[in-house]
Amino acid sequence: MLANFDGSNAQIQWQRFCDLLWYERDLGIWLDVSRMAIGQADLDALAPRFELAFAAMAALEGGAIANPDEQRQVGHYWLRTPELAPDAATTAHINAEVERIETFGREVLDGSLCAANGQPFTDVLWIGIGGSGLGPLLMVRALQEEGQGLPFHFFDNVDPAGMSRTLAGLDGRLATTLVVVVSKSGGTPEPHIGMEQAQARLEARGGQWAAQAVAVTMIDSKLDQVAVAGQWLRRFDMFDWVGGRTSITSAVGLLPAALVGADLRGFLAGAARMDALTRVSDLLHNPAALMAAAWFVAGHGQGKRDMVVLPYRDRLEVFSRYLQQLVMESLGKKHDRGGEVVHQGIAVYGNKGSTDQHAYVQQLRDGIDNFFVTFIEALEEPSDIPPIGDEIPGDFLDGFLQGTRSALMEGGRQSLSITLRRFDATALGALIALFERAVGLYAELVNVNAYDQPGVEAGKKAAALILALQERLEALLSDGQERSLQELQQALGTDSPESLFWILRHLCANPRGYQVTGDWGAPASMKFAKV
Ligand SMILES: O=P(O)(O)OC[C@H]1O[C@](O)(CO)[C@@H](O)[C@@H]1O
Repeated sequence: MLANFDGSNAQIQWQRFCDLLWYERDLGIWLDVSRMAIGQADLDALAPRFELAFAAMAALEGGAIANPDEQRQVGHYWLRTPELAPDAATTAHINAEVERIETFGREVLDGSLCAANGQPFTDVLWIGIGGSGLGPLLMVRALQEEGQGLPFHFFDNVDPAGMSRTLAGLDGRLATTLVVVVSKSGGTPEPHIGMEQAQARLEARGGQWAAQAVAVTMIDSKLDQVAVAGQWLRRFDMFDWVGGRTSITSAVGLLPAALVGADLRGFLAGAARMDALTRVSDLLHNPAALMAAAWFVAGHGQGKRDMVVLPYRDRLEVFSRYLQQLVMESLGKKHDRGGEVVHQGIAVYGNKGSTDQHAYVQQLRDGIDNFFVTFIEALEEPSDIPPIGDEIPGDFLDGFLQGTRSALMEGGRQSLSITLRRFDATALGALIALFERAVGLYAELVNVNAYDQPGVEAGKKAAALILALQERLEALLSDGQERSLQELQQALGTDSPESLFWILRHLCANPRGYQVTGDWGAPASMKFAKV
């Protein structure tokens, strides 16, 4: 019988620690959910839901249409255990892609595959957004060793100032930069616009686009067609049944791993091992189920507590951003699968544990109690950071983690902890697989589709309407006549002048040939004309 969470009773908490501790020797991972408010009654109450959740995950892995809104299978688990794929052709295809990625990475790094000017590749410009950008960023930040592999640069949105800075940094090396354009759908505007900018600048600097460009996308997508027609250097498949936020064990994460010389096979093996461990249909012996149950109880099954991710390892600084997409895009849903309005989700934030202690941990300890912390630590330390006197940095880091963990409990705050014996590619694969499965199980508990993203589609459609409105506005003003916002609104038939004001404020801040009179603080006083 599990005792209830009681932050004021050290003995009870120690007993809970022992009762709930999950440990796996081969991976060297511990999970401790004893400081989450989960009790025996919760475990009993959740047991039937978990039976259904385990069955649903088994069906998903077996090839069911687990994303009914898009009529898609959900197969990211097959990527690390290809023999699980529903048919032999898919298994062979996954295996072949991994080998192609490995070979390509090796050839680029050893110089047997060069840029068109005969020089070895010097840099990678990675163009992708959402899962097509965050996963690669995590891989590179987490796994690249100093001086190993190629330096990576990212276009992960269409900020012209960001693109300008990145291209300026690459300037003299653009002819030896490998450009990887990543979009599962192949139709997302951001990577498309980034690609156009990269191609134009690269060609202006003497590069040869086709010999330097790589596409990662679904076969026959718009991007794939461009890559085929343009005879790009390589194309890698981003399978139909892999979602953006769970694509890190596809080419999306494996290609960066190969290009920074990381242990791609170890990464896949870590994920595969964790998949096996989280397939166990026994709540107390399944770490993903323990996490999902703890999240559920903490947030009353309604996401009422945020997940604060505190990794005590700089290499995991991007992990909370990665989890933001994985958790929030998967769980943040208006409707459940029965069509009821539920407004589900769990908010995620965090940076680096020890650093955040001197930023917002103050509020966690003493302020509003609307969160639970996820501590992540790695025990092994590099050998080139010696003790100075009697001060060993790793001991301080451990002390700071334990100190924050204790201080939170004293304040009645909840936390869970993941301890890695060592941080490496295998551990990263395992960590990602752990969260993927926990999110999948949690989605089953709260009955939402974790694999669609209708809210994002709504934003995309609204953005397209604004761009179309800008086109009509510019066409109207092209006659040189001066007009107020009200006149523009009437002519264009919009329900308010607000969007027009935003568009014009942007246009007038740049040399686009617009003339403005009046006061920007009093929109009704303003008149606009194209000169
Ligand atoms: O890889 P794509 O198709 O360009 O999509 C990028 C991202 O956009 C989304 O579809 C919606 O934000 C994400 O799920 C995805 O990771």
